[in-house]
Amino acid sequence: KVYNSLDELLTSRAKKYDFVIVGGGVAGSVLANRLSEDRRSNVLLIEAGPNDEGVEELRVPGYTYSGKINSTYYWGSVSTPQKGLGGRTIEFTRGHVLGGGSSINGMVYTRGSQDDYDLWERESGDPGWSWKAMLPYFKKNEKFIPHTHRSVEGQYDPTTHGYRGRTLVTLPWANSTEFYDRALKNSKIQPEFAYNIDVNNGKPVGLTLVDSWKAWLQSTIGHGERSSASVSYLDPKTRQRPNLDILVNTYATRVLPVSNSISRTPDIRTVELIPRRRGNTLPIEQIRRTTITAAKELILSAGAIGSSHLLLNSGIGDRKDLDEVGVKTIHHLPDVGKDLSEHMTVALSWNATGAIPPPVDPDAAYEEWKKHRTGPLVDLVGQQVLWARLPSDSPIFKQYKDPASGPTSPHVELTLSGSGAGVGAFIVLLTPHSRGTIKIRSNNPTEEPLIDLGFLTHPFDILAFKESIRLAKRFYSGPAWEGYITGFNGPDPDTLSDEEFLKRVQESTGSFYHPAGVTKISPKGSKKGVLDPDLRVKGVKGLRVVDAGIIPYVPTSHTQASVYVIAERASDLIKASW
Ligand SMILES: Cc1cc2nc3c(=O)[nH]c(=O)nc-3n(C[C@H](O)[C@H](O)[C@H](O)COP(=O)(O)OP(=O)(O)OC[C@H]3O[C@@H](n4cnc5c(N)ncnc54)[C@H](O)[C@@H]3O)c2cc1C
Repeated sequence: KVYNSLDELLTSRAKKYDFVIVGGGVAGSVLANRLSEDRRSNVLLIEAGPNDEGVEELRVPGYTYSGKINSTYYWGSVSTPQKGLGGRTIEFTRGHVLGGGSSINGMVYTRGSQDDYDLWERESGDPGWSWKAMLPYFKKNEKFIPHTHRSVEGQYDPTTHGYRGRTLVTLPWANSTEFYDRALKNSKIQPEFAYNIDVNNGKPVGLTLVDSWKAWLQSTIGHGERSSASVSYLDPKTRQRPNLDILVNTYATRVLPVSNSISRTPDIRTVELIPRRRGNTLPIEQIRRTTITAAKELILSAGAIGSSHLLLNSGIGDRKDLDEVGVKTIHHLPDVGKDLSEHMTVALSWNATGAIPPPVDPDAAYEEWKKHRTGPLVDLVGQQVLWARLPSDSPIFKQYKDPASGPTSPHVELTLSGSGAGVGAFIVLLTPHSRGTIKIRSNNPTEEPLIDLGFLTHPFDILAFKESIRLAKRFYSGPAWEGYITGFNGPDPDTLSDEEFLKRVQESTGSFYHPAGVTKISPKGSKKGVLDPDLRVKGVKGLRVVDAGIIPYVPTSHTQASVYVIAERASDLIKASW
C-alpha cells in the first residue's frame, strides 16, 4: 500500500519492518519488489517525492524535456560554480518522485561495455560484478518488445536481450527518415563508423573489429509508454502485497545507530524522517523528526547524490569536512562524496538542405497517443547514436593516460539528429579525467548538498572535446552527406583559437545526469572506497547502499541499465545473507 504522509503511516501501522529502503528510484523500486517477494519479509520503501500513480505526463515518452512535466517531480538542484567552466553553475536534474530518475529521464537503454563491468570486478575484487556475471541480470531485468508494425530485422541482436523481465525495452517506433538513411549509408562507406547491429552486446568493438560502432537506439518504452522503475517493479499487484509499504512525500534526514546497541561497531539501522516538500530548507529548530528502525537492514537507494548527502548529514564521511560544518562524526569514512565522475556534453550543429518535415499538430499527436499509444509522442530522442573511440594514435594519449575502462569502451557518444535545415550531434564525453565531490553546506540536513561536478578541471577533457568534435566533423563529411550538409556552426577547434574554443565549450558544457563513484565499492579490508563488494558500508553494521553511487567510474552508457542490474544483484546478495 502507498501512504501519502508519515502521519498516515504512523497512525495506521505499528508494523516492524525487516528491511527499510530509503529512496524509491530505480534501485529502490527494484529492491522493494524483490525483497517483498518473500512474504515473510516486511519491507518499507521511503520516497521524498510524490506518488507517480496516474500522472499521465510521466507516461507520455514525447513529453520528456517538453516542459509539460510538473516541477514537483524534480529536485531543482544546481551545481556549485564550476571552476573549469569559468564559474558557471549548471542545473543538475534529479527525479523527485516514485521511480526517481526513471520517471523523468530520457529513457535511452544502453548497458555500457564489457570493460566497464570488468573494471568493477577489478576495483572491488569481486568477480560477481564482471560483465559475464552481470549479463544474466540484464536479461532478468529486461523485457524486449520487437515492434510488429514495421520491420525491425537487422536492427537488433535477438540473442542479446531478455524477454521476461519487468523493464520494457524497444526500438524507435517511427520509420527511418532521409537523415537516418544517410547516417546508415555513411556507416557502410566510412570504416571508422561501421554499423554494429546491437550496442548492448557488451563487446561491440571486438565484434566489429573497428574502433567505433553505431546501432539503432533502444529505449525503456513499451506499448507506447514510459517503462519506469515504479511502473514496472511497483506495478499495482506489487503495491498490494501485504508485506510492502510505500511511504511517499517523506524525506530522510539522517541514519543513526540503533539506540540499544552494545556493539563497538556502529549498528546503523535507524532512519530519521520528516515530512517535506521538494527543496524547501527548514530552520533546524523547526524540524520535527520521527525514527523508524529496520529489524534486519537499512538500505540507502537515494541516488548517487542523495545517498552521499544522507551519509554526510549523519556524520559518516571525512572527519575534517564534517568538523568544518559542525556535524559530529560517527564514523570516519573519508571517501564518501569523493571521486564523482560524470559525463559532460556539448551540442554541435550543422546547416543542411533536408526536406522540411510536415509540422506535428500537438493536440492530434496527444489524441493519437491517448487512443492508440502510437504516433509522434511515442519516440523521444533520435534513432541513431554513434559511439566511437578516439583514434589510438591521437596525440592526447601520448600526453595523458587513456581513461577508458578498456578497448571495448567508447570515448565519445554522438546523439545524431537532423531534419530540414538543421543537423545536430550532441557530444558526450564518456571517459572524463575530471572528478567532482558531494559535500554538505551546514549541519542542517534539509539544505541542498554542494554538488561540485569538477567539469573541465582536467586538461585531458578539453583536448578530448576537441578530438571528439573532429570525429563528429569526419562523420558528417562522409560521402553520404554530399549535397545535404552545407556548413558547420562549431565550436570548431580547427578554426578557433585555443582560448576562443575553451570559452565556447565552457559556455555550453552541460551534465548528462549520470553521477557515479561517490559511494564506490572496493575490496574488503581496503581503506579506500565506501562499500564492501557486497555493498555494505565499510566499518558499520546494518547499512548498505544500492544505487548509481556504488559504480567506481561512470560507465560508457546511460546509467539506468547499470542501476537496474546493480539492484537486481543486490537483492540476491541481501536475500542470501538472511
Ligand atoms: C534528466 C535525466 C535524464 C536521464 N536520462 C537517462 C537516459 O536516457 N537513460 C539512462 O539510462 N539513464 C538516464 N538518466 C540516469 C538514470 O535516470 C539514473 O542513472 C538512475 O535513475 C539512477 O538510479 P538510482 O536508483 O541511483 O537513483 P534515482 O533513480 O535518482 O532514485 C533516487 C530516489 O531517491 C529519492 N531520494 C533522494 N534523497 C532522498 C531522501 N533524503 N529521502 C528520501 N528519498 C530520497 C529521490 O527522490 C529519488 O526518487 C537520466 C537522469 C536524469 C536526471
